[in-house]
Amino acid sequence: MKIGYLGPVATFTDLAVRHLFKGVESVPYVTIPECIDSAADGYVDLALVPIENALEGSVNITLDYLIHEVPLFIVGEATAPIQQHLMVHPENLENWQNTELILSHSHALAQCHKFLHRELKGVRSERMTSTAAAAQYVREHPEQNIAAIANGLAALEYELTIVRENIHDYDHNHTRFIVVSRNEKAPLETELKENGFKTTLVVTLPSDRTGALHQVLSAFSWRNLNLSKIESRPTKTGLGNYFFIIDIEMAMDEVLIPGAIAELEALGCSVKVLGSYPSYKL
Ligand SMILES: O=C(O)C(=O)C[C@]1(C(=O)O)C=C[C@@H](O)C=C1
Repeated sequence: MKIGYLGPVATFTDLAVRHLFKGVESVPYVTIPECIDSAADGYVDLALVPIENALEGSVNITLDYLIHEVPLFIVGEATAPIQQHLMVHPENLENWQNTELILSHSHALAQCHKFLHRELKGVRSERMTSTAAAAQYVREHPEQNIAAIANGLAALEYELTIVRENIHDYDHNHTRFIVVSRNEKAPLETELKENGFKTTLVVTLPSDRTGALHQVLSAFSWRNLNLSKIESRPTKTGLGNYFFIIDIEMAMDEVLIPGAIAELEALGCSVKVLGSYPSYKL
């Protein structure tokens, strides 16, 4: 089995692949869309991508790409703790406090916003395609006094020195990753024990109908279906037009979820099931 991930080696996404799947062939991609495309085109069987961070919220590119661009299903999710460290090239260790530029993934920079404001005020930051790509760049440019924000594995892999540990602004920094596949029922082949199940729906409301969202939510509530997330994203067809992405804390069954979907459709909503899948804690 081959699994695509946001590379290069030692991103948080790579760490999630290593914890979830032991001994699979993993293939790094430079961007999240490239990674998702590789699963859609069948170059890899599965792709693992970040979808939500506890401090920074949704990874919109993942949501949008899944909704608008590719016919893939979510076949699993995994939540991992995220620890961000500031690291520099060993040649710049003495002078790191005068660092001129901080590189990282946009979500990682946002997770360390308070630290950067407090300790490195005025220092420019620049987004890279991933935290590990930032670490790799710092390794390849010892002549520049720059730093990366990345994880401990990236420091080892790219032989950088950590100058500040755990610089994320809040302790409970977690990221949720999803595994996507062309096959709705693709097995995950993990040794981990699942920690519950979820079903994700994409719901489009009928336009201009009073109380439509209230009616949608009541279809879940009177059936006692617990929702763990509801998020809106633009349909990209005009201002004010949104999809709702709804996570139900339950696997697809034969009665309750199909009943809720039928009720939503009777209200004039269109509903797409993005997946029904096991959840893991890493
Ligand atoms: O850059 C990485 O290391 C990633 O795996 C991406 C990503 C993200 O997109 O949120 C994953 C986990 C962390 O929240 C920071 C960055």
